Amino acid sequence: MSSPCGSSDALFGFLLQSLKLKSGDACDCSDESTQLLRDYATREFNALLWVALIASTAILLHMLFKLFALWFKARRIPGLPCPSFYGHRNLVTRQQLIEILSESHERYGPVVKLWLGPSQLLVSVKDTSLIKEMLLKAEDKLPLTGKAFDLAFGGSSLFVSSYDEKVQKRRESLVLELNVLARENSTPVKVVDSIMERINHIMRKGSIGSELVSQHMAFTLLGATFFGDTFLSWSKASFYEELLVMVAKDACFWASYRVTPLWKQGFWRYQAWCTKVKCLTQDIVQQCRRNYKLLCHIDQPAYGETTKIGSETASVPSCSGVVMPEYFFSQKLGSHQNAIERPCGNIMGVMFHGGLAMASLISSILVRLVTEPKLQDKIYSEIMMARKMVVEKNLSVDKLVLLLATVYESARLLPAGTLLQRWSPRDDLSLKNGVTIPAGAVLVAPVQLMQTDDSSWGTDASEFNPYRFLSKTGKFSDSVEDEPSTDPRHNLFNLNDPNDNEAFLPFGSGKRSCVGQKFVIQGVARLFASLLELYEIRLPPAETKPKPTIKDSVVESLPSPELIFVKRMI
Ligand code: HEM
Repeated sequence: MSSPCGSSDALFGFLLQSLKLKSGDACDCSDESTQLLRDYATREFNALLWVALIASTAILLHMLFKLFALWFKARRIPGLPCPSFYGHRNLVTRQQLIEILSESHERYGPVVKLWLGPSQLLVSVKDTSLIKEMLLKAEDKLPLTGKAFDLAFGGSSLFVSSYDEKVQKRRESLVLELNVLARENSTPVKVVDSIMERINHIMRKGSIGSELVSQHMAFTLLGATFFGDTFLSWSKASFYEELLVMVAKDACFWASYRVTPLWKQGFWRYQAWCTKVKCLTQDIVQQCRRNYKLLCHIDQPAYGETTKIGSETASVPSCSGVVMPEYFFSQKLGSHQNAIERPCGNIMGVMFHGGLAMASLISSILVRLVTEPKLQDKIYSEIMMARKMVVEKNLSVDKLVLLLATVYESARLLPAGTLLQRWSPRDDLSLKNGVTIPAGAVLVAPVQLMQTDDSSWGTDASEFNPYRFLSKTGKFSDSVEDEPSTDPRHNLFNLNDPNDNEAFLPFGSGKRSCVGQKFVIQGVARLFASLLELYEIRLPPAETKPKPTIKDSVVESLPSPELIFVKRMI
């Protein structure tokens, strides 16, 4: 008979038996001990099976309960009927999704649902005040976004999926830094020189693709801002840019696997690129730190002033190249276990997202300028007018209202970032119109639909018209599209704040909105001011080259149109 405390008895019996066996003193009780041991093992195994069974049943029941809750709560949200049990999962492109959402909103109102699978509910909101409310209440981004950054760069406290106090602090500090950079009046003349050097090199063959130019302009502007002149003279800058673009193309694909596909060769190739990006980022950061130390040994003037290095006068790379890497390395912004990896994660994340998003905006502006040469001429005269009023090399873009309005309008009709996405994993989300969105649903705001909506932008919503961001000063002009005045003191237009229109959402909204908005607008406008002052951008005369295609007023990025840069005679 086994006692309640049979386990220790059995173990003791087993030890005793093995001792006896060893000493050659085997006896009849060995059968009994073996039986005891077998009983013990069977009971333990059964107990383990029971525990596993109960646990998995509980998990399954919980999942089933959540699924029923999702189905039950989603019943009240209107939406197109599902074509099958799997819903609309066969949607291949984002454009198809946008088309279905557009149709749904037209039929069912501002909040609609779409089943992307039996357990994948997507809820789209198309109403400015409801979107603001949704973006404010739902703080988490989709897990896929965080996973893509995590897989590529190994941890960034800015682009994580779940929002917490640490993310908030990081964002606030970055906003402060970027606003300082945006206010700084440093015209990126050196950046333009560096960009043009590369463009001229490629243009020796003729023209150059707008996609390549925009990508190069964006990464050079961003790199020079963060790493200063060190980036401009960095021999690996082009390689870095190419690698980041390669990583970007595959990032979402690899992140979409539920289980990281370690068995796939392609995944390891992708990881090798990511490792190279990491090494290169560490390389540029270290070079910056070395330069920073060099500058620290010299009397440190205020940012942007000039200082003496030996007998030569050098420009302190303003905030660029000094503050940003140090900001990311700063310990006071969060306690890092690994002081090297995580900060580099943030630098890579910002270079990755900022570079690609900016490239898309720049490409869109370039295409507008070449397809509307009159607009380019007007911006050029505006720049020349402002130039008359300043003697310094650096031109303030605040007075270049038509240029800034062109940047806003290009951002409004940006092809990228057509959906803002959020997720509320734990709590249901109640909107003020009475609709409750169940926890676990994917929440989206169809930005492209919002930004081309007649009710917010007027009847010409789908047309490219930078003047919608300008209001007449009244005295000097009757028509909004009058030529800019040749008298530099006369300013025909005032620039409106694009955020006055709640449907202006290229940079998102709420707690997870883009922290780079001001910096991007100022930086890109400054870059174009410097570029257009020196060059005219045209389409090549040859008919064979691909022309930019504009569908529903949104620039189609493919095929990338070819451009030529013609030096102006000054
Ligand atoms: C044309 C250029 C850019 C565009 C169109 C853009 C757009 C966006 C959008 C749509 C979001 C998501 C907002 C939301 O979900 O509500 C975002 C997030 C973000 N952007 Fe940008 N962005 C640009 C450039 C930049 C730059 C240059 C930086 C930094 C230097 C930057 C930093 C960020 C950060 C840190 C976030 C993540 C915020 C978070 O998840 O909490 N962006 N951006």
